[in-house]
Order: sequence, then C-alpha cells, then structure tokens
Amino acid sequence: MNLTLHELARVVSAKNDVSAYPNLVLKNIEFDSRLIQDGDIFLPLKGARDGHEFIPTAFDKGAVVTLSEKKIAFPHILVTNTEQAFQVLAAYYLEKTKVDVIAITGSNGKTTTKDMAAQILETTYKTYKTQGNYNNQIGLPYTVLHMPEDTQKLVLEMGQDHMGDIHLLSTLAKPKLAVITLIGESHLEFFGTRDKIAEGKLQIVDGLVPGGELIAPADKIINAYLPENQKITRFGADSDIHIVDLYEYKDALRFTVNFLDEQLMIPIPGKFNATNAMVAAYIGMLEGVSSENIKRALADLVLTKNRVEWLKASNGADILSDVYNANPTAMRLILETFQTIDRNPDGKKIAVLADMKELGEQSPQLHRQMITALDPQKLDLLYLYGEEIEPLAAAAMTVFEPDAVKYFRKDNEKDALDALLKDLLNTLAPQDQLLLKGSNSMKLSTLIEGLC
Ligand SMILES: N#Cc1c(NC(=O)c2cc(S(=O)(=O)N3CCOCC3)c(Cl)cc2Cl)sc2c1CCN(Cc1ccc(-c3nn[nH]n3)cc1)C2
Repeated sequence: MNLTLHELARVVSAKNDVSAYPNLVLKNIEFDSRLIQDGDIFLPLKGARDGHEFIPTAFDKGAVVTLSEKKIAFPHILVTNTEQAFQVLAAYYLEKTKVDVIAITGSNGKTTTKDMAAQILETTYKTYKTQGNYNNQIGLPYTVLHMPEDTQKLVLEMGQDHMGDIHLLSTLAKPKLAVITLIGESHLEFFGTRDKIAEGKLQIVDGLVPGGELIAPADKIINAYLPENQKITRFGADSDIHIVDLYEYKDALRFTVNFLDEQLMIPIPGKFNATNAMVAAYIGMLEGVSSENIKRALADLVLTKNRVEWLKASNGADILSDVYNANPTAMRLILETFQTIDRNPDGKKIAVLADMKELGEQSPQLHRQMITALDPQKLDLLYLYGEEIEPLAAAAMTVFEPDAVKYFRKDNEKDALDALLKDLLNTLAPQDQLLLKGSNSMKLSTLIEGLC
C-alpha cells in the first residue's frame, strides 16, 4: 500500500492531530488482528465483537498505528466511523493510483467471470482481482488497498446482500466497465422478486465513469433500469455479442463468438461457462488484449474455488456453503443471511457449524457467544462439529429442543465427519435448506462431496 501516515490521516479527515507521529510509509491495513505484521495499520471494525477490543493485540503484532472511533493511549487516527473511513480511503487510493477498474456482479457466474477476465488481462497488464468472497462493503475496500502498487487493471467483484449495497460499491470503485452476469432466482436472496434483484444489480452503473460501458444480459427484466447516457452491450442469443457455434465435450467447450475470428476453448463444461468466457473475452478485447492472448488465457484457465455459494445436493436440497474464511463475524453474517431466508414448503432449515481456528484464549468465549446469532424459531436442526465449538454446543442445548442439537466431537477426525455425513444423509430431504460454515481445516468440503 503506497500511503503515508499523515496522508492517510488527511484523507479520512482525522479528528486528532497526528503531526507528532512520524510520517511513516504504512505497509498493510488489516481488520483481523491475526494478520497484522510489522509496520501495518490496524482497522478496528464492529464485527461479531468490537474490533477496538483487539487494538492491544494488534500492537503486540507490530502495528505502528490504528484507526479508532475513541481517544486511546496507543498511536491512533481518530475518526467518527472506521468502516466509512476504510471506504473513503479505498476511493482515494483508486484515484491516486489511476488503476482501471472492471466491476462484475450477478447472482451466479460473477466469480467465474471475474477469474476469466483477470486471467485474460494478466496476459497484457499487471492485473489484480477480488480474492475469495471479499466482494462487500468491507471486502472491496480491502481488495483495493491490498492490490500491488503497479497494478494497471483491477477486476472487482461486487456482491449484494441488501438493496443499495451495489450503489455504494460502484460509486466507491468508479469502474470503466460494469458487467452483470445474470439475474438469478429470488427465493435464495433477500430481495423477494427477480425484479428487485435486477434493480439492485443495475446500481453497478451508478459509479460508471463518463464514456464507460455496461455489459449486461439480454434478459428483459433489466430493461426498466438501464442508464440513458452510457454505452450498453447486451449478450445472449442474437444480441450485440453472442455465441455463434458451441461444441460441448465431457470436460471442455469449444465455441466461436461474433466479435472474434478465433475459435475459443475452455477446459470446463457447462454452456453457462461459455457465456461467462464470452463476456470475459469481450472485456479483454475492449481492453486491447490480442485475440491470441484471449484464446490462450481461456485455454489455460484455472478457476478459484468459489467461497460462498448456493449448491444443490443430489437429492435437490439447497446448500449454502462457506467453508473458508471462518471468523466470528463471517459466521454471524452468514447465519443472519441463512436464517432470514424462508423455509421451502415442508422444508427444514439445517445448519452445520464447525470450529473457528486461531482465536487464541478467547476461543471458548467467541464460540459460545455465537449462541446469540442462532434462532431456534428459524433453525430446525443444528449440527456442531469440532472441539473448540463445544461451549456453543453446551449453550445450544439449553435454548434449542434437545433433539434439535447434535454435537460431533472431532477427537478422531475421520470418524466424526463420517458419522456427521451419515446422519445428514439420513436427515436431509429434497425441500430442505442446509448451511455449512467452519474453518477450511475442518474439511466440511467432504460433506459437500458426500451430499452433491
Ligand atoms: N469479531 C471479530 C473478529 C474478526 N472479524 C473479522 O475478521 C471480520 C470478518 C468479516 S467477513 O464477513 O469475513 N468479510 C470480510 C470482508 O469480505 C467479506 C467477508 C467482516 Cl465483514 C468484518 C470483520 Cl471485523 S477476526 C477476529 C475477530 C475476533 C478475534 N480475533 C482473533 C483474536 C483472538 C483473541 C485475541 C486476544 N487478545 N487478547 N486476548 N485474546 C485477539 C485476536 C480475530
């Protein structure tokens, strides 16, 4: 990050005088104190816990300064709201570095399209992209402030949990290209109707720079929300850009598009991936990547494992899985999302929660406190798996019906996971919804393999 302490304080309108602090060049900005290293600045956020509690730990780990919403003894930059300061800082940093921003949103396919577009751009430019599910009002500023200093193209994924999310992200990022992959089904999102989802996604044009371009599906549900004075390219059959020939193989696709002469190949199946690849190729072409480089990048495609996604179990049940970034805030947020979605008719809502790792001696307390994020009216069955999660299992037994909580201690990993999977296979019905959340090291992904 190419920012000095005094510069950062000025940009976030610090309420205290920082001139006495040395004007250090700051290394990285982190809100998870476990990631702090020498020379970093700490960002206390109100997550599951108030991040201000972890300021001492951040300095133990080498932080040289922290943002703060209250006057403290440590070197600090006093602001009204740390989350807002984070966003103002990210917007400033984009201006300062003059990086070209490509913004991508959509119910499905945004992660794949983001990865494809980034790999195409990497053939020609220094490119950086959203990592994992860092696509919300915290993750996007984090991505901006963690991009390498010589980045030329930045591919930002924009997620929406609530109406207005994308407006904030787009006006912060000021993209030159805004891409909507597709408008998905509605019952698995807060919005209630596809039309509302479309309205929310089209906010991606709110920050589009003059002379920018919107790339969106031919789906007529978005026609009511199209911007007047921007270039618009629609994709889909017989649209501005479309697939001409498509040949499906077991693990690959070959296809041609109406805007490139080369036949393209991607090493993954699924017609929707051809559409995602076409959009990524079009982004590459607009950004001046040669058709040979576009072809080669798609042929050598390596996709990141999606982080937070809705999957279908082989029996038809809906699975919301986030088996990667496990910290108290992420667990609380995904429980809120999952519990807010209505049950399918006659369907059960089931959650599998596993240990969050590296939470130090506060681990029992941080796991136990997750009880306040669990609503017995909204969850029919709660599976708890691991060792550190035991305090939460004990607390859950007192607020849920006894047979609604099942605790699988992970003393011997293989047996516990097998027993948990067996129980799930006996319980999960086609109309059920299942949430899987826990640290990567808990290997909940093996449950996905067993269920899908
Ligand atoms: N609440 C909380 C905590 C964390 N939260 C987050 O990292 C976080 C995570 C998310 S997120 O939902 O994961 N998000 C990130 C951005 O992209 C989208 C997904 C968000 Cl939106 C916001 C926050 Cl604040 S990380 C973390 C916590 C609390 C405990 N911390 C470790 C720790 C444990 C013990 C001590 C300790 N100090 N003294 N004794 N013990 C210090 C730190 C680690």
